[in-house]
Amino acid sequence: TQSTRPQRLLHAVQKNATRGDPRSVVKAIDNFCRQKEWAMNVGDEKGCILDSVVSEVNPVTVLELGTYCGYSTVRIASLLPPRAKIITLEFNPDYAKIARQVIAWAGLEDKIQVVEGPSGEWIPKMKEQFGVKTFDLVFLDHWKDRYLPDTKLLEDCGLLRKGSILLADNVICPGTPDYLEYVRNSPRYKSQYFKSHLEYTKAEDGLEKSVFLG
Ligand SMILES: O=C(NC/C=C/[C@H]1O[C@@H](Sc2ccncc2)[C@H](O)[C@@H]1O)c1cc([N+](=O)[O-])cc(O)c1O
Ligand SMILES: [Mg+2]
Repeated sequence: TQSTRPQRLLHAVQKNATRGDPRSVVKAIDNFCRQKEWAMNVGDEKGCILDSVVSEVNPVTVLELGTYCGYSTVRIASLLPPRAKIITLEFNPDYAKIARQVIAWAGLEDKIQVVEGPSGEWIPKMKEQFGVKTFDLVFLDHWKDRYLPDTKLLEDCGLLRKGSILLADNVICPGTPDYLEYVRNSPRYKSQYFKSHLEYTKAEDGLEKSVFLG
């Protein structure tokens, strides 16, 4: 039977990356997406912006919405301090299965928890299920029409604290207009746009970094 793109991406990692070396996993995926098949990873250009925000925030608790194949999960986790953890929510079980193998190849299983199911159901359970108090950093990269409702849900569930950072992918392409309008106009956020390009292309895209003011 025909393989899927995530399966081919995983094979490229297992073929070209060194086990236990997260940066080689990131490199192998970027090479696969540039040379063989485009895939919706945050990519190397926006990935550098992601790296700088993660390094600046130095988060202990991270939430990622939208794991896909685990590219940004590995990229973030490779920069976390020793006891820090990332919880990543993925709706599609096939993607979650691939992501777990990519994460294992990078040797980052101890820092990453892949949770399967819709963010709308899991966010209200974060405190009781995972003992999370608040998130220092949230990376939004899932369905674009879920960015705003999930942000409001995070607020309502008390999962954001003064200084929590939201970092959103694709605010230009495919675009998240309602989310952008909210974080740029709400008195509860201080927002900043990092202009870049859609992964592996010349089209404009960017990341929006928003600090929750409490
Ligand atoms: O559509 C995009 N991303 C949607 C991603 C969705 C990912 O998150 C879950 S959905 C979910 C739902 C609820 N809770 C957790 C995960 C899907 O199973 C997928 O793994 C996208 C598209 C383009 N593009 O160029 O078209 C570029 C990008 O960078 C993108 O991120
Ligand atoms: Mg994206």
